[in-house]
Amino acid sequence: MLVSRVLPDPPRLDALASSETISLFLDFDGTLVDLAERPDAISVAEGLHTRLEKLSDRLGGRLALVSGRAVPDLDRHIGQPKVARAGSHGLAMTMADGGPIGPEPAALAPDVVRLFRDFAASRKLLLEEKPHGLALHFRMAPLLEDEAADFARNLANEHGLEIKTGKSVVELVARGANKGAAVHAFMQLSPFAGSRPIFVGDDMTDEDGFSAAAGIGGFGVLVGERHPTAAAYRLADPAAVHEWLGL
Ligand SMILES: O=P(O)(O)OC[C@H]1O[C@H](O[C@H]2O[C@H](CO)[C@@H](O)[C@H](O)[C@H]2O)[C@H](O)[C@@H](O)[C@@H]1O
Repeated sequence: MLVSRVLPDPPRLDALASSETISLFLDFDGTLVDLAERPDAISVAEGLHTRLEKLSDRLGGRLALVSGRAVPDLDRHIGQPKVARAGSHGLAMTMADGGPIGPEPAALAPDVVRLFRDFAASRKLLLEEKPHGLALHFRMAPLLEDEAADFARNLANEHGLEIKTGKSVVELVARGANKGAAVHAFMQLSPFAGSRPIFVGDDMTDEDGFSAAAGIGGFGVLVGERHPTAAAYRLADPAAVHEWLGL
């Protein structure tokens, strides 16, 4: 359920982890790294790779990154940590050893890619081409938000796809791409099964993760501000997330 109220800080992570068996699901952009003007302009804290691996060890391997980025893109930015990962808004999942979970998702049809490229070029919008999706970024052209969203929505309807709306971005993805579905899938597997899930994220797409975690007896932690939200707790920004996680 989405609620509108002032959210408290989450309980201390070490207190939670010592009193019960928890799993952590962490969004990436806006949660582990500050947002930047462009997808490639993010600045990743030194040693994040190793610190995430140590956190995962402390949790018995029950740590997963759940991002809208594709897994290879995440790996390009943070190395290839021995941490479970879900990319492309949950469509593509790997265990900590890099082994894939489920079949490789399909790429979008070439016709759709071509139409997106043409639209982005005609409006001078940044197009991020991903293995399983297309993201139109309007952070540097905010006046084009509605036009970009309408274009993506119409194309999604015509081609049986769906859109994800995030911070200054609208993305076209296959139906079923959903961070909540990724949480449910991980929670069926060892070492996550039977634990209490906690999902930490900043964006609209993270609401599915918050709801999924809450539905399995856990909770969500919203990074930044949004009302309403399905999260139960809040942290101010990625720096506060790092502090809470003890990274
Ligand atoms: O689920 P996430 O890990 O939060 O990924 C969501 C999208 O993040 C990236 O875009 C966002 O971050 C960019 C860099 O800070 C920023 O320029 C953009 O405005 C944000 O929307 C990424 O580029 C997308 O592919 C992800 O889906």
